[in-house]
Amino acid sequence: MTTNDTPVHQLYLVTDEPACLGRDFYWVVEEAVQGGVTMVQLREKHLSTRAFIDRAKRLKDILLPYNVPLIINDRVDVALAANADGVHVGQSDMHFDMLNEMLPEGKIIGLSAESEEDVVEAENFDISYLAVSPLFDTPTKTDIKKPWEIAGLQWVRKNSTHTLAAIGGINANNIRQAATNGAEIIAIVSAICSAPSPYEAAFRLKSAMHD
Ligand SMILES: Cc1ncc(COP(=O)(O)OP(=O)(O)O)c(N)n1
Ligand SMILES: Cc1nc(C(=O)O)sc1CCOP(=O)(O)O
Ligand SMILES: [Mg+2]
Repeated sequence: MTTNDTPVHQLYLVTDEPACLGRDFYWVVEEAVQGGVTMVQLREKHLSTRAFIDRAKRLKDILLPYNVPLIINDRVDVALAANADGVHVGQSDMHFDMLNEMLPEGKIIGLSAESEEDVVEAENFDISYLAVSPLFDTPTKTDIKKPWEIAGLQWVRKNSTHTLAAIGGINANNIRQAATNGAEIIAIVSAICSAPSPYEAAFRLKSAMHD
């Protein structure tokens, strides 16, 4: 929080190599960080464990000088091996209690909430953020539940004490709506990874978020 209690919004890049359209993966991420991304999640669904760890270590080295945390999607073993800053889990992944036992103190833990029941249950967990999943419909991830939309985000804000992240279908036209209705963290794949200039895209998204 700033001194006048205005939330400081985070711009969270969730990576997806195919969405980078054949361009160098590390170049895309570093451009995005230089443009204003403040958190990065490495989301790899098809890499071998060894390749996932190698990619996480290389990304960690790139992000370190920028002081940007690296969060690993799904895999606590990869996060530990690469000394990443945290893990994001969904409702079918490792349970919070187990993850919390396995991760050293101080690591970031993100959890997805797909339903009102998930939001209520998450009040029992000492997580770093709760992801409103998905905020809007998106072609980037097809195994999603019904979008929360803005009214749903407002409901989550009223019923959760956690820092909220919004993900799904967010772009420069709707980011401000997400940011002013309860999401302190805005998570994005395609509007950054697939943009002609990831630098410009991140810069515009960050400006639009704060306008
Ligand atoms: C910030 C953020 N929010 C939600 C998700 C989705 O997690 P999950 O439901 O486990 O789905 P997969 O990403 O594992 O396909 C996320 N990764 N990041
Ligand atoms: C990785 C992911 N998780 C989601 C969820 O709803 O949990 S939606 C999503 C993809 C978001 O991509 P884009 O910014 O291109 O819409
Ligand atoms: Mg998952």
